[in-house]
Formats: sequence, C-alpha cells, structure tokens
Amino acid sequence: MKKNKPIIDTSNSVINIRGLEKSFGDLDVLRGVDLDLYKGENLVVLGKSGTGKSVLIKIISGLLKPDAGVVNVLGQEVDKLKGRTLDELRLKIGFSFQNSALYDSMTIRQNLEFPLVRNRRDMTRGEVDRMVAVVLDAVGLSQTINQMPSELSGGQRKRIGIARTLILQPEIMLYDEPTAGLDPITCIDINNLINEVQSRFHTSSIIITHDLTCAKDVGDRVVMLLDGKFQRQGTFEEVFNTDDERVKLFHDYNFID
Ligand SMILES: Nc1ncnc2c1ncn2[C@@H]1O[C@H](COP(=O)(O)OP(=O)(O)OP(=O)(O)O)[C@@H](O)[C@H]1O
Repeated sequence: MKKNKPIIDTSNSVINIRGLEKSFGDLDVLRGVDLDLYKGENLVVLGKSGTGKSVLIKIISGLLKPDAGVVNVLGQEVDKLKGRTLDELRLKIGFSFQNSALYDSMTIRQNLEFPLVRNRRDMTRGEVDRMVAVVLDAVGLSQTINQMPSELSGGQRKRIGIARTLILQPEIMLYDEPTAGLDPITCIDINNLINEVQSRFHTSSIIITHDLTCAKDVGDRVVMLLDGKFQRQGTFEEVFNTDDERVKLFHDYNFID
C-alpha cells in the first residue's frame, strides 16, 4: 500500500540529541551521536548487530544514563528526570518491543485495557471501552476483542501489541525490530500499519530494523549507525547511494527488491 504523504514539522524536534556518548567498560558504543526526530516523522535507524541501536532507545526512554551529551525528549532533558516526572514522560513514549508478549491468560480486551487500568485510573468505563474500540479498529482486528492471544496468528499478536501501546496515546513511538520473525507478507502488513499509525495518530516514530524493505516502506528518513555515529542519513535512496563499502555490504546482503 502506498504511504500517505506525511505531515512533518521540521521546525519541531520531539527528540533532539547532541554529542551523545555511552560506553560499557572499554566498549565505546555511542561516540558522539547527533539526532533529531521531527514531529510527525518516521525515522528508521539501521545498523549492524551490536552497534548500539537498543542502547540509543534505552537512553531516550530514560532506562540508561548517557556518559556525555544532551538528550532532549519532548522538551525535557531525560537524564535529569527521575521519579514521577520521568514516569510522566515515559507515558508519552510508546514502546513496541520485539518480544512485547501479550498476557496469555487474558482476553484481547483485557490485554488492551491493562495499560489504562494501571496508568489512567481517571478514565470512566465508557472511555476505556471507546479507546479499546479505537485501537482495535486502527489495527484492523475489532473482531478479536473476546478472543485469547493463543487463538491469534503471530502477525495478529504483533498488531495487538501495537494497539496496546497506542492505547495510552503516545506522542512518540519506538519500534524495535517490528518485523523480526514474520513472513514477508505479514511484514508488509506491519509496515502498512506503522504508516497507518503515523497518519491516523500523528505520532513521531523511531523504527529500529534490519529489514530493508521495512526501512524503505516506512522511513521518511533513514539513518545508519556505524562505528558509534550516524554516518549516513537521508532518504533510503540517499543513504545507499554511496561508495562506502560498509554501507554497500549492508545493502547487498540484506535487500531483496
Ligand atoms: N547494560 C549493558 N551492559 C554492558 N554492555 C551492554 C549493555 N547494554 C548493551 N551493551 C553492549 O552494547 C553493545 C550495543 O548493544 P545494543 O543492544 O544496543 O546493540 P544493537 O545495535 O541493538 O544490536 P541488535 O541489532 O543485535 O539488537 C553490545 O556490544 C552490547 O553487548
């Protein structure tokens, strides 16, 4: 499905990172990362295994502290926050992790209600029901509301996982390898869903992936993490239009057009 033209506000960075460094012992993982995520944008982060992509999103979400640099998320320096203020910021960030499992003993409705029951005690029963209906409709699975996760396919469970993240109406979505382990047709469905989420909920997203079809289909902009820095950035075509052997290898071994 062709992606709708997104509305991206390049004057508004929802994430602004400058000079970010992070090491573990002798291992220098991030060595001066600069990054902007603009409002309404889908930004794809590519990079070989172990280059620090997950470390980057853990720092953005306040799960890890940077060694140096500024990490500003929705106008706040995330490493300076703690307690309630950090929790409040985290509620505005939706995580879709590779293994964000559903609760097997709960129905789909109960799985979706769970984040609201925990975090939005102010909502009425009617508001909760409405939000469940909205996110189920967004992922195209309204008919599964009373089913158990075990009755759904892997791709459907992935969609419900994304719906559960959306139910808190995050401003930023972080997708960690959203298509990993899925067959190529289901991957296309998930790519379409990521684009649908962008246009319907006006989220700004970082998508970490090794799947270059995903990168091409969802990324308004693509960045490549190499040797601790973003060495390439631009559209998918711009990033791969280079003589840099490290980038060419990544393309040639991964991408089936
Ligand atoms: N808490 C930690 N303590 C020590 N080392 C860590 C920690 N977290 C990450 N690392 C190391 O940092 C490096 C980058 O890890 P990271 O998980 O960010 O890689 P990645 O790019 O996400 O890889 P993949 O694509 O395989 O998921 C790895 O060498 C990893 O072992």
